[in-house]
This record gives sequence, structure tokens and C-alpha cells, in this order.
Amino acid sequence: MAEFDFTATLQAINDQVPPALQHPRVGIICGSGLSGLATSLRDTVFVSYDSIPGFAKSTVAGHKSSLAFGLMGTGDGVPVVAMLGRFHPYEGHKLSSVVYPVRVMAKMGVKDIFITNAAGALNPSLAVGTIVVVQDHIALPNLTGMNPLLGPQTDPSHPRFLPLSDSYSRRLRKLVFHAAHSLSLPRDALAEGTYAWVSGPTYETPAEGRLLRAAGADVVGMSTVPEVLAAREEGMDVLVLSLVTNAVVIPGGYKSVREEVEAEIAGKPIVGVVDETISHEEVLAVGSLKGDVMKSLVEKVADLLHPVGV
Ligand SMILES: O=P(O)(O)O[C@H]1O[C@H](CO)[C@@H](O)[C@H]1O
Ligand SMILES: Nc1nc2[nH]cnc2c(=O)[nH]1
Repeated sequence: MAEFDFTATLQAINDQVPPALQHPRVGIICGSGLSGLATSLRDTVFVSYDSIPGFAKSTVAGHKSSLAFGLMGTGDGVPVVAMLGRFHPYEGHKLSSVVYPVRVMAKMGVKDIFITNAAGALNPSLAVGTIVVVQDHIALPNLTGMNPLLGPQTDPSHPRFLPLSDSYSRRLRKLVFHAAHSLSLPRDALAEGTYAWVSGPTYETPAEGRLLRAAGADVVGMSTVPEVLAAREEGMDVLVLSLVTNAVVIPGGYKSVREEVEAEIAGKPIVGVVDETISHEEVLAVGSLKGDVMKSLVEKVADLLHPVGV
């Protein structure tokens, strides 16, 4: 962590943010195409990443490069800091840079962090547009030598061996379902599930999708887990919401070439799905279509947090 100077980072931020917003209670990380979450804030102040020592730059379409400070929810509102644009390891950022903003949020006083992302569905029952309340994860990189917490500890008070069995706050997950009820969202607008973290930047092959599904994952993406680990190490409570933007596992699988040729020879119609591909443009399109649902859910959760101080 020698490359990171929290004092310089916080100084640069505080130079640009009024005192009333310098100690946010809630942190939000906006996933691909979900930066519109910042429009939930009022009295908003933006701080560009390139003015913050230690912050990298988001290079992915659908990710901006600034922090937004403001108040969310009714009444006095909850002070919030939102990352409009995250860092992914596949962009070439070191894992320590990917999670640095989360550690900075902890230093600012963030207690609850809401992490959002766009993800592909491995569970065929999850329709595009569903918001998955993540309850667990499978992180192949963590298990195979790319754990974001490898190396010297960033703070001697952190546990060397961080337990992850309680990573996804039950309190916050329950609030999401209460929020959905208050908003009268249809039952299938939300689901619970397990997020698989892969390094990307390639999307999964069909066989890789089946492997992750067989391992028990419901959605897959290239972010989030490093941030969850850092947030838990820093003592924050974590909520992760994944917006399903595309299907990875196709029910019934893809049509075999042999069967397709046999159908052609027999002059019969070809039944089933032939190869489909996904693009980041489609991911972003679903983000802009469904971003408002994510936004109202996050606003409502912040509201439920606030009055009772839970
Ligand atoms: O996880 P977020 O940042 O939402 O973005 C998701 O969308 C991108 C791929 O389209 C990948 O970066 C994947 O992780
Ligand atoms: N790895 C991965 N990330 C995604 N982000 C959005 N869709 C996908 C997907 O299908 N796979």
C-alpha cells in the first residue's frame, strides 16, 4: 500500500466537497450502464478521478470517472458517495488499485456499501432485466492465486484470514425485499443468487457457462468480488445487486451441427437455438432500460435505512 497515500487522497477530495458531505454513511458503486444512479442524489458535488491521488481512470464504456457526493432519500436524506465508474482488473489495473476507492470510502466513514453490476445469467430461470440480490459468490480467481487480499496487509488491525461466509449482509438484503414490496415491484423483478467472478475481458463460452452453472452460480460478471473483499476487510456491510443483461446458459443448449445438417438433408425445419453472441453495447442497452428500477430500489433502501438508523 506504500503507493497509496490516504492522507493525500482524502485531502484532495475534501478540498472539493463541502464539510456536510465529507462523511458519507452509504457508498455506492455503479455498474456498467448504471451511472444514472447518481441522479438520485441532491446537492450533488462531482469529484473527477483524475484529481484524486491514487485513483485510476475507468476505461470502459458506460463507466464515468468521478465520485458523486450528495444526499439520497426523503427528509434530511442520507449522505452518500457514489463511484460513477469502477476499475476492473482486465483494464490492466492492479487489484490494489481496483479496491483502493473502497478503502477510501471506509476512511470517509461509509458503513454500508451498495455494489451494483451488470451480469450474465447462468440460471436459465433469470430473465433479462431481473435484479439479483447476491447472497454468495464463487470466485475462481480467488481460489487460484488472484485474490485481491494477497500480500502484505494494508492495516495491521485487519484479520489475516478474512472469513467470507457472512459477506452479504442479511440486514441489507432483507431491506431490498422490503423496498421492492413498498414499490409494488412484481415478485419476479427480484431474485436471490450467487455471483461468479471471472477475470474477463472475454465473455464465457457456452461450456464455461455450463461449468459455472454446475458449480452453483446464478450470474456471472467481471467485477464486484474484489470490492466485496476489501469492503468486508474494512468492516463495512455489503449489498450487491446484479442486473441481468443477457443469458449465458441457453436452455436446451445450442443446436448441434450434425442435427442441423440432418434436418437440412431431410428438408425438415431446424428447431432450437443456433449460436448467439453478446456485446457490451447490449449490456449497456439493458442498463439504460432497467436502470430506473435499480435506481428506485436503491433510493428506497436508503430511505428504509435512514429513519430507523438500521
Ligand atoms: O461488472 P460491471 O462493471 O457492471 O460490468 C460488466 O459488464 C462488462 C461486460 O459487458 C464487464 O465489465 C462486466 O463485469
Ligand atoms: N463475464 C460476464 N460478464 C458480463 N457482464 C454482463 N454480461 C456478462 C456476461 O455474460 N459475462
